[in-house]
Amino acid sequence: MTSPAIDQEALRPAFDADFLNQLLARGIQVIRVIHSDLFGRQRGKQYPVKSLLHLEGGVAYSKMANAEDLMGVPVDDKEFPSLATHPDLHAHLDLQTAFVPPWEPDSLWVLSRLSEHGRPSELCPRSQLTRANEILGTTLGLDAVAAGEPEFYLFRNDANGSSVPYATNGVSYTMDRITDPDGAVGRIHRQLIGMDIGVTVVNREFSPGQFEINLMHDEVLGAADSAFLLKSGIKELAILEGMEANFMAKPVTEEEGSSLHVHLSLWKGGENVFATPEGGLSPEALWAIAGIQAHAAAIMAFAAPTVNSYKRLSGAGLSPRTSNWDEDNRFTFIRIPAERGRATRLELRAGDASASPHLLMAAMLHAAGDGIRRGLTPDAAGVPLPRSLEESVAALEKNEVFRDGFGEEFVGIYAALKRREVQGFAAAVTDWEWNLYRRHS
Ligand SMILES: NC(=O)CC[C@H](N)C(=O)O
Repeated sequence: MTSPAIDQEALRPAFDADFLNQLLARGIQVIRVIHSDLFGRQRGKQYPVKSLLHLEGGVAYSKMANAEDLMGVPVDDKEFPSLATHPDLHAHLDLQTAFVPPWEPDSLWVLSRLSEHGRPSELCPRSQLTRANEILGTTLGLDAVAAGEPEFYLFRNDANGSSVPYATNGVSYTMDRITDPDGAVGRIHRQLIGMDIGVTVVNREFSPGQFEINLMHDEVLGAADSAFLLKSGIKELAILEGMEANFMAKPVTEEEGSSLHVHLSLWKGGENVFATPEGGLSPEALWAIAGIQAHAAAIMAFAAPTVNSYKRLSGAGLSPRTSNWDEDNRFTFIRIPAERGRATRLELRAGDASASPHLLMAAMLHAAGDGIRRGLTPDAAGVPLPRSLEESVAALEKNEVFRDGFGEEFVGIYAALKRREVQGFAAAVTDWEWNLYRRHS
């Protein structure tokens, strides 16, 4: 894989002949129209570049495809009248998100938003985040800035065909050949930088084969888009390296889980409202922290969205178990990093790598906004977080702020899909049970 010098800045996207000619001159042959599903996975369609002008009208999908579980099985349409006729969703291309992935230099990737009868669809995570940020804007005059930090494992097949971590040795905060034996992570990082989505540092995390790649902060939709594209870029590049990128919360029993930490600050008129001139935390920062604490259980339905997520939150490692907060403390649910001034921000440490960055950030904005509107007081100790997906989903369904913010249709469909996961796991006989009980019962 080579990384051609692509000047993403030089792209002047528009549905016109000029842009088409620019694309043709660069040798672009196809346009991949992308959206996120409810689980933060990349979905989309690929078109010949010559379709650019026709794409202005949007791309049609069956709505049912965005109401599917992780295996692709849709919700029961009898439970959801809005799905009964299997209507269409339309994806509208956000051309300003267009970029050329360095490992596919003849392809243009463009993010889209899903609408339904001309209105944003509740089943579109990007539209959900836009709506959450708009609510902050209209009710409080605030704008959110965020950054996501996904961790992940790389696995490959050993000589017997079993999936094993890419590295077996090394220590955290390294990028040498012990950590990255074939140089694959170094190559993947270079390609990701070329996506121009604000990729910064890569390093090994606490377990062999586990890495973290960070992103620059950005306005909140850009930040979630980058985290989403980073995850899908890592997955594609890992496949090109003959490996599998794993974004499970807890893929290996004995090793660390993988997080998706989210940093958040709120801004008004170009100023960070979390900061104070004295270098402390503003009332808005404290209210926002309290709002996130108040809605912690429902946030977990997005931060820890799988059955597996709760194994990461077992108390081992630097993952939270209660909705506590503290300054400069990596064991808490909300950490306030030491930087102050314009860099004053909170970090939610509950999210795991399987989270949809868009939905998690939307949930944080609804919760922070509620805390600010009600002037809530944070509680350093917090309360225990849900111990299972079942509890988190029940908390989401009961949460009036989230039902209002995300919409009844979304909450109903999301909860139904997640409950299916809960039921599937409850009925499955695991290796752990087999190993323990076959001899000891
Ligand atoms: N670097 C870190 O903070 C480690 C986070 C840890 N892997 C988690 O899952 O929460």
